Amino acid sequence: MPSLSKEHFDLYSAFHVPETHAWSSSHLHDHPIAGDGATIPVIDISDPDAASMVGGACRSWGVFYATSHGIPADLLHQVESHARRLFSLPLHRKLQTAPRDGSLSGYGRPPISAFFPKLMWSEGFTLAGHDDHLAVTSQLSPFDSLSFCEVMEAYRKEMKKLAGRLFRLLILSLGLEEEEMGQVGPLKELSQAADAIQLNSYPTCPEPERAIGMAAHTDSAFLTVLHQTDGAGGLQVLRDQDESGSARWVDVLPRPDCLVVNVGDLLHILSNGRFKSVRHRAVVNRADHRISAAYFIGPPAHMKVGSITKLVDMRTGPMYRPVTWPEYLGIRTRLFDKALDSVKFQEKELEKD
Ligand SMILES: O=C(O)CCC(=O)C(=O)O
Ligand SMILES: [Fe+2]
Repeated sequence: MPSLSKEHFDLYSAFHVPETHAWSSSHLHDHPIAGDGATIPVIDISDPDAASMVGGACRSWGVFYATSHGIPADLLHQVESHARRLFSLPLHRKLQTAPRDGSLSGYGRPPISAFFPKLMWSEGFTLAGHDDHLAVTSQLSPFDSLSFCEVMEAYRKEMKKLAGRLFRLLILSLGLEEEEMGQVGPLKELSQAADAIQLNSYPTCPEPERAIGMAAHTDSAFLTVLHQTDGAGGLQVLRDQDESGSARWVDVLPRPDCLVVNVGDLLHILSNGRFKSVRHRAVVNRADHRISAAYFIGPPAHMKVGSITKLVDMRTGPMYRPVTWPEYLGIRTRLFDKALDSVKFQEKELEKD
């Protein structure tokens, strides 16, 4: 069994934030938090104009709230309560499911932890693609792993359907015909797309101004669809400088019947930079134990993702070099938030006529 060092400090019984989890104020307050002015688009994805609204939101914000998403409310509640049940187990039992032998699935810190000197005020449980989730969770026995896995699998299936609807809207918003979707390699066979569920638990924090639930990052996949529990919220996205002001963190508070959809790095590449991979983070609070369930969808492992030909200016060529998802994750392991820039071709001079 992994040892319970101070590295595995139990967040649920903390009366203070230890040095291992205390972040510098310059890191936490790198940008101000936006006032009421900024509003993340809320889009009814069954609206006849949904494609242009979704496209507009992904260009301008890289994130939006989706309503009429079709995921049954009861399933969302079940995901939430199964996640709470899992995270409420004693730490030493959860650690028994830490990923090993090349599997990505199991309990642990947020995958981005390796890039930061301080630890985050959260814990996660990953259910990656086709790993054997039952084998992983049955190590938690007598935890009811069968019903946990059944609920998560039902969630994955519903989310994949939703991702298909979202891709269709995105493709149409780019001015491509529906029949042309077939030419957009990675989206052709959505059934073969790789996906993962990431359950995140953010326990209440005695000194939230010194801690961070999840540090700023972009997601690597095409799209992330996030369900968050009601309450104080915690997700924030970075809004770049615009006509309303300088760069700022904008709260993405829970809204009834809404899921949060955000663009990841590979969709940024696929759209030749039209859709914006958005930086985001999660802050913590004193009152609410927040749970979120992120669904990531990306291309099958062998598939190179490059910019859609129709979106490329033939004079300058594509903005990014094609990469597979595993290649890109390898680059992120070395370069983290410089990864997207590192696969960008240098700006080419436009040929003078
Ligand atoms: O919990 C959240 O609001 C954010 C989670 C997140 O960014 C992630 O899992 O990549
Ligand atoms: Fe994320």
